[in-house]
Amino acid sequence: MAGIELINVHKQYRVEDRTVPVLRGIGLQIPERQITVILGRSGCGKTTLLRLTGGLEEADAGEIRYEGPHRTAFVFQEPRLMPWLTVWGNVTFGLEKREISRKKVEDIIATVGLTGFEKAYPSQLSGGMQQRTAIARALAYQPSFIMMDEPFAALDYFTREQMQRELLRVQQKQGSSILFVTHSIDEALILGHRIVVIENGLVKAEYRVPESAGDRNLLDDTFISLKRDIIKSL
Ligand SMILES: Nc1ncnc2c1ncn2[C@@H]1O[C@H](COP(=O)(O)OP(=O)(O)OP(=O)(O)O)[C@@H](O)[C@H]1O
Repeated sequence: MAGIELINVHKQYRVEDRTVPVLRGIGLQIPERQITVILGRSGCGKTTLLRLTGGLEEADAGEIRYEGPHRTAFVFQEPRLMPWLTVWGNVTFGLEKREISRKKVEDIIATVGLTGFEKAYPSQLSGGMQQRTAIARALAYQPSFIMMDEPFAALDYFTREQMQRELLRVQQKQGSSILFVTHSIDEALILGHRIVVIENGLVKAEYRVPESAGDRNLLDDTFISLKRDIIKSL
C-alpha cells in the first residue's frame, strides 16, 4: 500500500530533569488518497505524531517509511499567513513560477471558494477565509501528503462545519492524502476514511468508515454506532 508507514515509533521529551515519554511504540499505516484522522485526548501525543510523520521532528527510535516521492505541506490551527501578502501571494509563496501555472493557482483558489479575493490581504478576510487560504497554499505546494493539526479548531461552529464539508469535497476532487489531527469525535467521523485512536502513546484502536457512509449524516445508525464504539475506546 503506497503511503506512509510508522514502525514502532518512540518519542520522549526532556523537561528540566524529567523525561516525558509521549509515543511508546506507534505502528501505523497511513494510506495515500484518503483522510486518516488521529484522534485522542488532549496531551496524548497527536501533534507530536503529526510532526514526526511530517518530518518536522525526529523519532528517538523506530522508523517512518515513505513510499514514493515525499513532499509534505502543513496546515495548523492558526492560518499563519504573511500579512503583507495577498491571497495570491500567500498561496504561491515560496513557489517558483515554473513549479505551478497561473491556471493551476486559479483552479486551487476556485476549489477553496476564494475566487474574487485573490488581491485581498489576510486582514480583509474572515477566519474561515484565512484558513481556506492556508489550505490553498498547502494544495499549491502539490504535496504527497498534507498534515493538518486541528485546522478548524479556532473557527465558530457553523464555519467549522462548512469547512469540514469543503475539505471533504476538495479531498475527493484532488485525491489528496491527508493526515488530520483532532480531539473532536464528530470531526473525525465527518472527515475520516480511517480513524486512529491514540492513548498512552500507543494506537488504542483503528476504525474504518464504511464507503457506503456517503454524505456522512452523523445521525445515521452507522455513525451513531461507530461513535459509541469510539467513545468506549477513549
Ligand atoms: N517540545 C516539547 N518539549 C517538551 N514537551 C513537549 C514538547 N512537545 C510536546 N510535549 C509534551 O508532549 C505531550 C504530548 O503533546 P502533544 O502536543 O503531542 O499532544 P496533543 O495530543 O497534540 O495535545 P492537544 O490536543 O492538547 O494539542 C504533552 O505532555 C506535552 O507537554
